[in-house]
Amino acid sequence: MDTTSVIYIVIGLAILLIAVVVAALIIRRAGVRRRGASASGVSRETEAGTQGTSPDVEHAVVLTASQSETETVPASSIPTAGQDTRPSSPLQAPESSSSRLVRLRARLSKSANPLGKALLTILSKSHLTEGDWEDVEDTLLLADVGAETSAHLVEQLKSDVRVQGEADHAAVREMLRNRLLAIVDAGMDRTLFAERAEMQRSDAPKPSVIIMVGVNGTGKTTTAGKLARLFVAEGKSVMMAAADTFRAAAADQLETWGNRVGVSVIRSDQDGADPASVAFEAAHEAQDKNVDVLVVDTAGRLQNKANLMQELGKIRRVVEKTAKVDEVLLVLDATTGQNGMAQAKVFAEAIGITGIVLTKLDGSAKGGIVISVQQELGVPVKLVGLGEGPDDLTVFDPPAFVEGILASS
Ligand SMILES: Nc1nc2c(ncn2[C@@H]2O[C@H](COP(=O)(O)OP(=O)(O)OP(=O)(O)O)[C@@H](O)[C@H]2O)c(=O)[nH]1
Repeated sequence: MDTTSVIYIVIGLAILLIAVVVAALIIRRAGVRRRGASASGVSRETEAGTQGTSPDVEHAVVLTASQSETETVPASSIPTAGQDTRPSSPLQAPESSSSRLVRLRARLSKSANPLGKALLTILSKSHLTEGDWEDVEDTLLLADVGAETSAHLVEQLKSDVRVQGEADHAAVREMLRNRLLAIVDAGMDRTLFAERAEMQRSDAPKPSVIIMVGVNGTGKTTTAGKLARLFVAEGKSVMMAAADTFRAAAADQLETWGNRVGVSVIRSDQDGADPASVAFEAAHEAQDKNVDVLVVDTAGRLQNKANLMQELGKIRRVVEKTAKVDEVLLVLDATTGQNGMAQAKVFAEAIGITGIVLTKLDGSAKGGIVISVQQELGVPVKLVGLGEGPDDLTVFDPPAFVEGILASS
């Protein structure tokens, strides 16, 4: 063997050795990543297990404990508050509350306007006949003000007109404004619990829990995401729970909302996992991390499905093992009109509701549902959704709403 051959053999062996070392390193790193994911799942089992003191939360353990090493829920499926779930794209800065109010007021005036316009056209006539009053009532009914409230409002307006006699357009407008304001406002407290002064103190119990409920497709997940942005814009720390385990896409949807503003989402990747377990886990995590607000998204359910309505009660009970549920917000689609009333009554009985979110008011001329839902349930409309944009949610402001109804009429 000559010298050149020996050199080639040595170089070949060296290359082989380097390749073996590199391959070994790659395999080792991959092994650590997998173990990391498994360990995370196991540690969460233990955590849930130690807390699972009630039969209600047994499933919190089942959520991961029934899985073998290879089946363990990947860490990414139940991110923790400390875990960075954000994408590489920069975080969005949500619109400030004041600027969103100005922008959305203009939109509200467009959505509710037909009601005011129609009412003022009739009421501005010089002699109102019984037929005119019937038209007023029909206009109110068509705008979903509700039968009882419409009849009551007509009686009040009749008496105003009798007292005032002949009145000009401005006087009629003022009369209508006062009556509508009295009906819409009803002196209700519309502040979200998390916004109250007592919750701003450093010793306030945390988290303030908000549960979103409602029938399918009303906008619960979207509103949960928008609400998280509202709180983030106010400088609050927020966490969300995807207790809609029925529809995997809902958890993804919520995670996308969370990622945009840097809010962690607690979820399970197992379809059909117990939603109460996810909510329990999230409450526990939020308390551990001293998070200000936890928003729990739930699956849409028809109000006539008794078992699904009972599930809501369970979610609430399980969360309350850890943190007080301050708000249960019923999300109603404004375009479904009086059907929304039937839903509201059943949800109120099943879980108790503290406020209404009226979504899709941008696509509806039926702002009257605001009036009827409050009158019949005694629960305030706290928020309104005025579009699909991320910041198209605002606190409900009665004077602005009434001005919107009467704008440019
Ligand atoms: N125009 C308009 N669309 C809205 C508003 N809020 C929600 N949406 C839309 O309504 C649709 C349903 O919203 P989701 O948030 O998925 O509804 P959900 O109640 O979570 O649905 P389920 O989980 O299936 O019950 C989506 O296309 C939203 O963009 C709103 O205020 N205005």
